[in-house]
Amino acid sequence: MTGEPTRALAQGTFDLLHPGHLHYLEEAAGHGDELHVIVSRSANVTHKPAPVCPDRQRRDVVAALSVVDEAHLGDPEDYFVPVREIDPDVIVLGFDQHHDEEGIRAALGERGLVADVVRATGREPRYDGEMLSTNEIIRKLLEERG
Ligand SMILES: Cc1cc2nc3c(=O)[nH]c(=O)nc-3n(C[C@H](O)[C@H](O)[C@H](O)COP(=O)(O)O)c2cc1C
Ligand SMILES: Nc1ncnc2c1ncn2[C@@H]1O[C@H](COP(=O)(O)OP(=O)(O)OP(=O)(O)O)[C@@H](O)[C@H]1O
Repeated sequence: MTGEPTRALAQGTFDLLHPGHLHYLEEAAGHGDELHVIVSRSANVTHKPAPVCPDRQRRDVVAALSVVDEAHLGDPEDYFVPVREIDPDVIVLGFDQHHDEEGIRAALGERGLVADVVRATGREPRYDGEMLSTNEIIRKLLEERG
């Protein structure tokens, strides 16, 4: 008898996709049978410049990746609303995301949610000039086309 498929959850801004995003999503997918992704609302991206692409566009592009089973736009206010709906077995944090594992575990526990929390690895450039950050792409764009 086979059980329910396990769900891994990734999350992030995903503005102007690059191979660092693909590395993260592929690694996150390895933690479960299905990969769900929460795409952050622009209004909640406060720790860096707001994304260039609109919320819906960022969600649609992530949803089209073959490694992704479902992409969900985040809740405008309560990060745990989509987490409760998706009901992941494991939450995979990006290598440089400011969220800390212990804080998320505590927040899950307070809400009666059960999920492992793990941290993904980072990807270094594999060839000269490979761009692995949205900010870097935008900086180059402004330098060369601005
Ligand atoms: C478990 C979890 C759930 C999240 N849920 C939401 C959400 O519902 N809405 C949202 O706007 N951002 C949500 N976020 C935050 C973003 O997806 C993202 O982590 C944040 O905007 C920082 O973006 P960056 O790490 O891509 O720079 C969540 C983050 C985590 C760790
Ligand atoms: N080079 C990379 N290697 C591994 N994971 C990455 C890499 N770049 C981004 N990610 C992961 O992808 C997810 C979404 O990242 P985000 O959209 O913030 O991209 P970013 O390119 O790092 O943005 P910015 O350059 O504006 O900080 C995060 O979990 C992040 O850790």
